[in-house]
Amino acid sequence: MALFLINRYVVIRVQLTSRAPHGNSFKLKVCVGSTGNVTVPISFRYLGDEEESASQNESRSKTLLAKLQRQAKERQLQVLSCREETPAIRSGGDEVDTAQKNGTSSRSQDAGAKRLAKKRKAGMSDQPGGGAKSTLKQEDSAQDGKIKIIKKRKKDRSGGEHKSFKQGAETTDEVTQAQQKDQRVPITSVDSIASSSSQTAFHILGGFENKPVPKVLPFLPQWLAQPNVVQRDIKSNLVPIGSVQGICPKLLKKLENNGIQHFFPVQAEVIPAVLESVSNGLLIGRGGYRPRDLCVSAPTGSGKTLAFVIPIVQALSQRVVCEVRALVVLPTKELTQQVYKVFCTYAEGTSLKVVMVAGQKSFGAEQASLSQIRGGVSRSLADIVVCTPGRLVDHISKTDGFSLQQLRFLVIDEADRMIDSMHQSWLSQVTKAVYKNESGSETSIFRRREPGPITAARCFYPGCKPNLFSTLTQNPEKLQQLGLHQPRLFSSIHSATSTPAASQRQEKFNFPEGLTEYYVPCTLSKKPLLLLHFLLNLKFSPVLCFTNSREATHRLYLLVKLFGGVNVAEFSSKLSPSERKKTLKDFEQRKIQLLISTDAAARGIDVNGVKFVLNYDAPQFIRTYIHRVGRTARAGNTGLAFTFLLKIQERNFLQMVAEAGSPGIQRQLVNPECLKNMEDRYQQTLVQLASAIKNEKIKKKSI
Ligand SMILES: Nc1ncnc2c1ncn2[C@@H]1O[C@H](COP(=O)(O)OP(=O)(O)OP(=O)(O)O)[C@@H](O)[C@H]1O
Repeated sequence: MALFLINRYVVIRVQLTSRAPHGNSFKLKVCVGSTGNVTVPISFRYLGDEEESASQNESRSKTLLAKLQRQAKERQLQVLSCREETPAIRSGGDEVDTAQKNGTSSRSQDAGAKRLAKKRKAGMSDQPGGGAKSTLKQEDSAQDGKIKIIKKRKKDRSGGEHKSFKQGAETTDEVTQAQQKDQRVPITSVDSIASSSSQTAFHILGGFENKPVPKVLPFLPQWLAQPNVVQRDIKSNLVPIGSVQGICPKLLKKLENNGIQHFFPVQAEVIPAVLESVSNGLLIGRGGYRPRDLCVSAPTGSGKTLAFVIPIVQALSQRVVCEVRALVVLPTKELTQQVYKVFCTYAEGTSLKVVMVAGQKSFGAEQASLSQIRGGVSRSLADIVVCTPGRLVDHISKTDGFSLQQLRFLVIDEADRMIDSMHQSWLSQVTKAVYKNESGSETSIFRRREPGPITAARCFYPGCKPNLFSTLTQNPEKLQQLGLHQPRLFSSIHSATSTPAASQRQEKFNFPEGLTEYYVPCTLSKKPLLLLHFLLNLKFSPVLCFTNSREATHRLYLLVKLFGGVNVAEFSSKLSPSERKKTLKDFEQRKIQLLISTDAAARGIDVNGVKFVLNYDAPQFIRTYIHRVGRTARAGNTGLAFTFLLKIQERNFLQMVAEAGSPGIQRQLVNPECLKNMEDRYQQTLVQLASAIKNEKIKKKSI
């Protein structure tokens, strides 16, 4: 008697060989494939009296055998169904791989095998009673055939060549059909993925349509897009000083004494805006709210200094106790000196004390001018402090009695440049010093609190400082760094910046109304001759000439000096502060016809009556250009700016200037014939220059 257990890969034939002596156990010969035969003793439970008849014994063994067969089938089906559920878990993984490679699913194989098992079962049940034996025999031979097929497949695989299951199963119709039926179709389209996902209730990601994404255009915040307009044309928009409300008669008198009958447009706009927040003695904005910060962006030389000096002096002139109430921060010593002078002029005759801290004096001397300690109590000696950021930070940390807790006005002049030096974090140090509270003052109602986000409970800020900024930039990203509070912008650039398209372009700048710009195409070797031509042949005077470095400034200064015929001076950081001061004074008094300078003199320096600005070296940045040319055409006057351009520089420079909003730069050609009369002298001068520079170097080395 034989029993075949067919699992997918191994066929085991079991033969009942002998019965155990006690009648309750059998020995089974288990044939693995066609070669390995193992004899296994099988024990059964007690089946009854041993004295049974032989026929009874035989029928019992048949029953047992049938039972075994049934169990084996059930087991087989169970195994098959398990495989169907977990196709990844298989024995003989290499075959699975092969099957998958051929697009045949394990399910199809299992299904085929299932059908085979079913058929076999059906065949068995078709045979009534003793027919089981013959059926088993038939199946035996059929299974032998299949064993051969499977063995063949195994052999193929062991040979290294992975033949497909399909190929191997071609001889078996059922298996082939099952494969064809269950063969997986590779999913190629998104639709098929989606449909399969809907069937399986899984969400397949992807499959989105490619829609064009609308471009997001940058837009300016309201306060930048719609500023308070400041007219650029100074001369036709003058406002009589008496018509601006809030300025005391004493101050008006002083203005008149200084030759000021009219306010310039920027002053007429800004002064009332600042005075509005100080009109009731306290620094409170409209409706009792915290005053807004003010930003001023007006052309160079349009009178921005007076726009903050007048209201500050006016607001503080009635103060009783001397405390630092106004802080004006500027980028350079020269500018600090200039603004300090203006404050002194208008604070004269009041009890206000103006102090400058910019490194002009020793640190100790500056400390002494800021505060005084009497009887162990420190006392402020300054109401208005005009300073550079570096020196300011030093005094905040090192000077006893230098307190900013009573600060009312913070002015940042040339704010765009000051933003560039923000890495020094001077502004945060100022803010810290302003909101610093002495021990014991925590409960005081007069304690100054750092303004946080505005809420219904915190919308009133008595005593908060309004900040004033003078700036060339209207770049929101830059201004953002200043942490402005509900800013209000006064600007001469209005219509152009309000559109998103405009904001996409390069930043726009204010150009003075009376300025005329020219560029002069030239070669490197002809530049000095051109300069001399302007001075000697065209008689330009006074000329402020800019180079890009200290060395270039000095060389050019030596060359012009050696050539002769021109009163020339140089201005750079090489000079001591006192030398610089004297040079500027001489230039202002027309003792100097040509002042050759680095960009040290480019920013904010207000030299009266500069008629010509000459960019001997083209500036690399538009901001530098604006500042340089802004040294002429100031206070509503006219002025000319010339830029020497090499062929290679022309295109980029002209584009840069046009994009910055220049009203137009004109080409100015110089006839080479005009330079001829100077050429011989120029060649001799070059030789002299070489030896002069050599001598200077030797002198330096000896020092
Ligand atoms: N109302 C006025 N009437 C006559 N002159 C004035 C008036 N206001 C200012 N000025 C003069 O105009 C010149 C330029 O002023 P100021 O230096 O304040 O300009 P600015 O806008 O600060 O220039 P920059 O941006 O270059 O620093 C100064 O010489 C100043 O004395």
